[in-house]
Amino acid sequence: MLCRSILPSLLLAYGSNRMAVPLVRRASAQAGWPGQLCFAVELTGSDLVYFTLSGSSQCPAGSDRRPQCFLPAPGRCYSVCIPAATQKSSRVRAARLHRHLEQKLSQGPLGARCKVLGLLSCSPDRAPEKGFLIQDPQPCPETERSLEELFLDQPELLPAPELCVYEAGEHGELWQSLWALRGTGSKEMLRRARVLAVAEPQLHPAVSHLRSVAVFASLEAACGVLEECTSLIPEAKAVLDLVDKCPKHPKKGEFPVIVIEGLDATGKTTVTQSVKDSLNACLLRSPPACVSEWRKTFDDEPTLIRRAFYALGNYIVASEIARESTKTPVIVDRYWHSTAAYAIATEISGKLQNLPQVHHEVYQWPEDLLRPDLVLLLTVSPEERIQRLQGRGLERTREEVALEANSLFRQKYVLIMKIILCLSVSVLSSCCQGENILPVTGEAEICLLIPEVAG
Ligand SMILES: Nc1ncnc2c1ncn2[C@@H]1O[C@H](COP(=O)(O)OP(=O)(O)OP(=O)(O)O)[C@@H](O)[C@H]1O
Ligand SMILES: Nc1ccn([C@@H]2O[C@H](COP(=O)(O)O)[C@@H](O)[C@H]2O)c(=O)n1
Repeated sequence: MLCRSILPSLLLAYGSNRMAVPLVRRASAQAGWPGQLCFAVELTGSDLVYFTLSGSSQCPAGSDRRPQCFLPAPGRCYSVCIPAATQKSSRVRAARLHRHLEQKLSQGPLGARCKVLGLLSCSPDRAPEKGFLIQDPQPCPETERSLEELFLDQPELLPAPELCVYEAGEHGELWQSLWALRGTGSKEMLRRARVLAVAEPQLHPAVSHLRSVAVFASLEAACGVLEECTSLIPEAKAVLDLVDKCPKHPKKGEFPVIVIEGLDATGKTTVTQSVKDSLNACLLRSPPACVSEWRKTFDDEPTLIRRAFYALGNYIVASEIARESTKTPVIVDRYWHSTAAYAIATEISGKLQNLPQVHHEVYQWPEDLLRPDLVLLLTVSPEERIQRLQGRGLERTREEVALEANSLFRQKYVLIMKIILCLSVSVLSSCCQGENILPVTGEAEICLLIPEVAG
């Protein structure tokens, strides 16, 4: 059953209302205070908390709520943001620095003492900046010293890394001081501002830049990222060389091309193998075998680089599909749908409603990527999936571990997948009979069209 008709009802509608939120540290260089600053902090459990800064010691009516992400006394909090890449060529370095700091902050005594939450700082005129909110429940002078040393040790942040320190005022209000770190033991306070809780914006702050950091719209966009990595990651050059050898605009042959999608352990390998045997088809998978030896390397890289790697894997598979579909039917285990769904579900934290609107460009099939004829999305209950995973005991990617732990993530993955499928091709499901496709508005159903695979 085609399910294009469900599109208008997918997800909550979000307006075009974007936050006017200049970067905090640039505020210090501006005359006066910008209208509104905004940060999002991801709490454990994926809830987001938003706060803004005010230069005034007066509290605007109704905004005296202390943002939940800050510890009550005697706890202390700090934050740091990785400056947004000013040029395309610096985005890889910024992404890797974020990754490096994330690892460093979780290690040693600092990691044992503090809790580190993801922070996003937004501005309409640049990409959101990623950073960290560091909570020290039993304030220890060593924490601030360790943070200063860590940030001063990052050449990318020099000449003066900036650290925000949060402290309660006399009346329980919260203040943020912005410090420029000049060298060991030397720092300068750039400004002090009042921290105010703000309501959730209509649009999740990461949505507007998904296309440039996680879901690439073309071969050129994904190649661009790996080209910037070649001096840092030798495997990037090897992947680009393989892409170069592929025909530029591969066309599908006359045989059908069927993609099987689904979370891990939903039965893709079992189904693809069985369909391959019964149709006497050629079985391909994304990422293709020719890049699989570099998977571990790219899985350890930040989103920007990891997603570009998987995106290029799809273009390599597309050329294999084009070649094989002139000879036999082709079955493909995962394709662009997986690449996009994992990327969006990871980048958009919080609730299902935070996902981009259904007609957002991020769900659109890349114009230059060969399209399949049919996509089957396999789904099983979370309990069944976990049982199957335990039964296998195979090594899993970090993302797969997160998926298992986080049911919200899984729901997001499935919802995104269904949106993409509804927008691109006919969608069938192996086990969704009677299931509402839409957890939010729940209007349409998709039917059971492939039989269960015998155990
Ligand atoms: N229809 C089914 N009924 C019962 N068990 C199944 C069914 N399909 C697959 N399984 C079992 O579930 C486990 C996972 O299946 P499979 O390897 O095919 O999943 P997958 O989606 O390819 O996983 P991954 O993406 O992680 O490789 C296997 O042990 C398989 O035997
Ligand atoms: N087209 C693809 C395929 C895979 N991924 C990423 O790989 C992980 C799942 O791979 P399996 O080997 O378990 O099937 C998952 O973490 C995806 O991020 C991808 O992005 N695009």
